[in-house]
Amino acid sequence: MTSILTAPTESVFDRIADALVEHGYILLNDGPDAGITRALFDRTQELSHAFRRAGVGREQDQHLNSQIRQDEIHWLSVNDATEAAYLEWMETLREAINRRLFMGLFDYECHFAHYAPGAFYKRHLDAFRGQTNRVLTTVYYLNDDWKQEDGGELLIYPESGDEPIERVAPQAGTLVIFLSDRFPHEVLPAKADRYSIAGWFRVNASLGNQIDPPR
Ligand SMILES: O=C(O)CCC(=O)C(=O)O
Ligand SMILES: [Fe+2]
Repeated sequence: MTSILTAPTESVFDRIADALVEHGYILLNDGPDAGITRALFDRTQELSHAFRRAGVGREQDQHLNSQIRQDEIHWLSVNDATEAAYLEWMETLREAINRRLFMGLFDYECHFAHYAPGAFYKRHLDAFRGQTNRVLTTVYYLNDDWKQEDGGELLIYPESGDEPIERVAPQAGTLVIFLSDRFPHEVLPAKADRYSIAGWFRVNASLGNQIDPPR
């Protein structure tokens, strides 16, 4: 069945796939529509008491963690209609990328993140080559009136080198997608409360009866 929505949506997926092949990343602002972005922001306000300080990998040392990242997070689930709508968009993207690039993306997980004023996430990689099943990172921003003086940019670095290749303002509707093991990145401290959804498409790395990703 063709609908008036099919063409533009498919062309977004084409653009994403082409950019991943050519550059390994893409920034866009015509992903999930504005209505869902607003509803997702409202959801962060409803959930504010459910956010918890994020950890770094398997690191349990809270002091060490807070020198690296200071955001607090809440995982999305299909139990809420707004969160389900975002997960549904990502599921469509997962299938579209697998069809175009045969990446074997197996599932997707994502969390809301709140960076209070002053909070940061130091330069890091989301995955290390061959050591993780996170292969493709997405970051989606939810603040609809972000100002330049609020700071809080995402800096994306090349595989080697200290000069950022992108400085992304966390403005509502901006979606960033990049190969998780290729691009070091960091979140600069902001002056305002900064809300985003960070997510990862994963491959199935199960071996024998050890289930990975864990359920
Ligand atoms: O919020 C952002 O801009 C990036 C967050 C991030 O790098 C992460 O959660 O791994
Ligand atoms: Fe990251």
